[in-house]
Amino acid sequence: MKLGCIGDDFTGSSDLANVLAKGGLRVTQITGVPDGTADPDVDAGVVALKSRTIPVEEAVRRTLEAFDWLAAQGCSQFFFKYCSTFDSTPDGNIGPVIDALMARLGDAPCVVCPAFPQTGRSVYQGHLFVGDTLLSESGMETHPLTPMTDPDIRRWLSHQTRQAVGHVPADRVFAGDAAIRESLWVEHGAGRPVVVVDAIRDADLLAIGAAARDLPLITGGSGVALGLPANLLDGPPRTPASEWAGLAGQGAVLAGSGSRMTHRQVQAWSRANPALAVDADAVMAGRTTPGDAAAFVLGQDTPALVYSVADPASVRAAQERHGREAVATGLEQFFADVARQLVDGGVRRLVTAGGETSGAVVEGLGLTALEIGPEIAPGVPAVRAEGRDLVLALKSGNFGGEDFFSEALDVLGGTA
Ligand SMILES: Nc1ncnc2c1ncn2[C@@H]1O[C@H](COP(=O)(O)OP(=O)(O)O)[C@@H](O)[C@H]1O
Ligand SMILES: O=C(O)[C@@H](O)C(=O)COP(=O)(O)O
Repeated sequence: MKLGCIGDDFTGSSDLANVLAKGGLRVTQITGVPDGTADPDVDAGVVALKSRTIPVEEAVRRTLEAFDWLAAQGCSQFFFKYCSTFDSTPDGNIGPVIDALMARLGDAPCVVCPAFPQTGRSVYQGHLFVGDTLLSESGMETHPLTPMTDPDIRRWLSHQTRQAVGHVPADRVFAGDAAIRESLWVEHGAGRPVVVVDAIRDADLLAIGAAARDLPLITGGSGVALGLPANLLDGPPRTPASEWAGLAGQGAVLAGSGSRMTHRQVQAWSRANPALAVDADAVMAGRTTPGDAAAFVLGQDTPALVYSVADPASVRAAQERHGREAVATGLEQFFADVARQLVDGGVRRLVTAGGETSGAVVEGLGLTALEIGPEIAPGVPAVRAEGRDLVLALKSGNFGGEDFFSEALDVLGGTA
């Protein structure tokens, strides 16, 4: 294994694995830190953690465990994958994890680049944009767990890291990989080793990838991984999608994301398909049980949706009543239990929306490794659970078009 990747959530990890696989690498996505050794033919291992919103010390500990395992598999370059909307709080977990990884990897600049132009995320003058709006006006400012209220990534990251934050501005990025490499080392030499790099187009990301060829640590969204396969390939690229056959069988969608796009996907789906809205208070009080939701889905002739998405005001109200963490964990546990009952009841195609929600479902189902299939939408591949009769799409809250749920079920079924 050459490239060792650590993802801070499960949708993000499959997003990264998708980019690397499309670039021709042989990739495996692993849930948590495994015990055994990796298949020697794999070029890149993506260890998916659910570490985005857990306490800082715990996130650092789990990340270093993943790092040690990847290093033991022979990796010489490492990638830390976080959200393209830089989901974090003023305490972490991005900065502390970067500090801990840099301490293991020696003295070199570390790239910080959440840009993912194919999904509208760009970094300009150190500020993160979603489409034509600043991050802090994109809807992310009301995220249930990581409200992003400052679009200046340099300033936000400065709250989190012990190190000084540098910047490579767009004009240097446009000048190409040699200029980027030089600027990264200038920032490092000036005592600012954690370097936010501007990027607005895929061409910029390819140049950053080339500039980072010899760096031990690159961090960002999946976009900045676009340029990495070219550095690593020493044979013909692999074509993963051609091996995809899909699975027939009942389909279901579980949506625990509060993101704007998921909200639109839920509305689009509900116009013509069965859907059950679950209320956070009812779940917390045990008035709505996982068994109720599973019975609803299994009782339909066509795929059905269960969702907890509510407007920001009712999410806030539920958090005030129960506590932010308690309601998040309660709903995540609920979706994990529903997923288990659905799979036991014969569901073979499962779409999950939301990073934390998807993590809870994958962990709840005890899936240990995921094989990456074709891309359904930018950032979302179809995946197959190794050793199980189950295919999934783990969708980031904000990814996909309005009809994503139906499109995903078609790809999972091999009928798209
Ligand atoms: N109605 C609700 N009230 C409060 N919290 C909610 C509600 N619905 C979902 N949540 C929680 O909000 C979080 C959404 O995060 P996540 O699943 O990562 O979605 P996204 O990908 O949009 O960030 C989860 O922890 C989920 O349990
Ligand atoms: O980079 C991204 O935006 C995604 O890969 C990602 O990390 C998704 O996180 P959620 O929005 O929490 O699903």
